[in-house]
Formats: sequence, structure tokens, C-alpha cells
Amino acid sequence: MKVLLYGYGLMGKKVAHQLREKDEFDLIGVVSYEFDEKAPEAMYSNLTEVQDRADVIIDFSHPNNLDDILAYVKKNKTKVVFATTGFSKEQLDKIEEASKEIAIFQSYNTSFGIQMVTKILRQVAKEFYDNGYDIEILEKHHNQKIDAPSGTAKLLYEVMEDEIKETTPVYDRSALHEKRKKQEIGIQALRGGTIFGEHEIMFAGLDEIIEIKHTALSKDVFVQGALAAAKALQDKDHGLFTLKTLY
Ligand SMILES: NC(=O)C1=CN([C@@H]2O[C@H](COP(=O)(O)OP(=O)(O)OC[C@H]3O[C@@H](n4cnc5c(N)ncnc54)[C@H](OP(=O)(O)O)[C@@H]3O)[C@@H](O)[C@H]2O)C=CC1
Ligand SMILES: O=C(O)C1=N[C@H](C(=O)O)C[C@H](O)C1
Repeated sequence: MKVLLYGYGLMGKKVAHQLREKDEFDLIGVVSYEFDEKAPEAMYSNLTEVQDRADVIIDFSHPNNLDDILAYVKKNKTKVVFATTGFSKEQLDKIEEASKEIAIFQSYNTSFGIQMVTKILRQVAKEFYDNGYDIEILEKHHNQKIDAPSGTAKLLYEVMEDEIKETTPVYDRSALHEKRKKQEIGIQALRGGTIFGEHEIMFAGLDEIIEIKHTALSKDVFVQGALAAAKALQDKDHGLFTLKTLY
């Protein structure tokens, strides 16, 4: 499978390493502003420079690159794995629109563990809420991360919103001079050191607290999920696929 990798930052370099190790993948180029002369593949600053046709693009970069990617995949009927976080609502709508003609995987977290956490939340969040428990999300990441809250925190919020319906996200309480409302789900971000990614959902009730927590112990859990997604897309003609497709 011919792969173009979009982004050569912390994640891009890990993905490139795995792609080079595996025979089933042929990394034909890397798109990044940063020119790495040691990289064995062709380096491009954007996809308009790429003449070859890739079977799939794996994107771990920045939301600013979305239009470049969509133009290439529509022209070449190339499948795409979007693992980048921080897309706006309009950008997510563009991705959904493009999926009418292209096979697209999009997830703010590609780990198996987070998919399991979403399954647990679908089962328990509404029952906790209906029984008076307050729900809060806490995420922690390394000090190089540019977006907050994390894409995963947003994903976890959306899963619970989908079940409970009447929730409101609250990102900052500093300007609020009132008690917490029942329907609020607070989402807090901590940044420091080299934390790969922690997500904790707290259900706080009368005299008891239940916490569901996922801790990534390396970036490999995300890399494996992204490669699995690239493989899973190969027999798809078009459509928007998520972690549910994989696990
Ligand atoms: N879905 C998942 O499971 C996971 C998703 N992620 C997400 O993947 C993305 C990349 O993460 P990570 O590798 O750690 O981040 P890095 O900051 O290390 O790398 C970001 C990459 O995006 C490019 N980039 C940065 N800013 C811009 C910009 N303004 N316009 C265009 N391109 C830009 C950089 O290009 P250059 O090098 O040329 O500067 C670099 O290649 C993030 O959105 C992160 O949240 C991360 C881990 C797991
Ligand atoms: O930037 C990261 O590192 C991560 N980003 C994703 C997010 O924003 O949720 C996934 C993971 O937690 C690591």
C-alpha cells in the first residue's frame, strides 16, 4: 500500500518509523515544512508538489492542512486517515462532505483503550447523570501540545452528550460566580513534561466518586491505531469511518 505521511512532528516521525519497518506499507513521501535530509523518502512542503498517486494519506499534522489534503485525495481518489486534532465544526463538515466520494477515517484518538472507554461511557454516563452524579473530564498532555482541550476530551464529551442530550461543556470556571449546574460537564486541561496522554472521567455523587481513566504509556498506541485504520480503509470505496470500524 503506497502511503503519504502528512506531518513530520513528534507523531509523524513515529509513524514513519513504523511504516518503514512493515513490508505491507510503502512510504512514498512525507509532507512537512521541516526538511529532514536524513529521511529516506521524498519530502514535500505540500501535496500540490506530489506527482505520484498514494493509496492512503495518514495525517498527524495541523488543521491548517485540511484543504491541501482534501484537494489531493479528491483528485486522486486516495483514502485518508485524519488523526490530527483541533478541527473546527466547518472543517469537520468538509470532511463529512468529502466522505461522500472518498473513504475517510477520522478520530481524535486512535488507541484501542479510548474506544473501550467510549463503550463504557455509553453504558454508564446517563445512569450516573440521572442519579445525580456530577460529571467532569480531566486531560493531561505534554508541554509541546498546541490544542486544548485535547481532541479526545472533546470526543469523550460528545459521547456523553449523545447519551444524556442536555449537557453543556464548561471549559473555564474563573468568570463564573455561581454554583455548578447539573447539566454541566467540566473539561479541564493540564500541560507538562512528556505526558503521552491521560484522560479521566469523574462521576462525583453524594459521598462517593467513580473515575474511569485511560493512560497512554507511549505514542505507539496511537501509531498502531492509525496504521490499522489505513488498512481497514483499503476495501472501502467511500464513507466516514471511526474507531468503531476498527475495534
Ligand atoms: N488521533 C490520535 O490518536 C492522535 C492525534 N494526535 C494529533 O496529531 C497532531 C500532530 O501531533 P504531534 O506530532 O504531536 O505534533 P507536532 O507539533 O510535533 O507536529 C505537528 C506537525 O504539523 C505541522 N504543523 C504545525 N503547525 C502547523 C501549521 N500552523 N500549519 C501547517 N502545519 C503545521 C508541523 O510541521 P513542521 O514539522 O513542518 O513544522 C508538524 O509536521 C496533533 O493535532 C495531535 O493532537 C497526536 C497523537 C495521537
Ligand atoms: O497531542 C497529543 O499528543 C495527543 N493528541 C490527541 C488528543 O488531542 O486527544 C490524542 C492523544 O491524547 C495524544
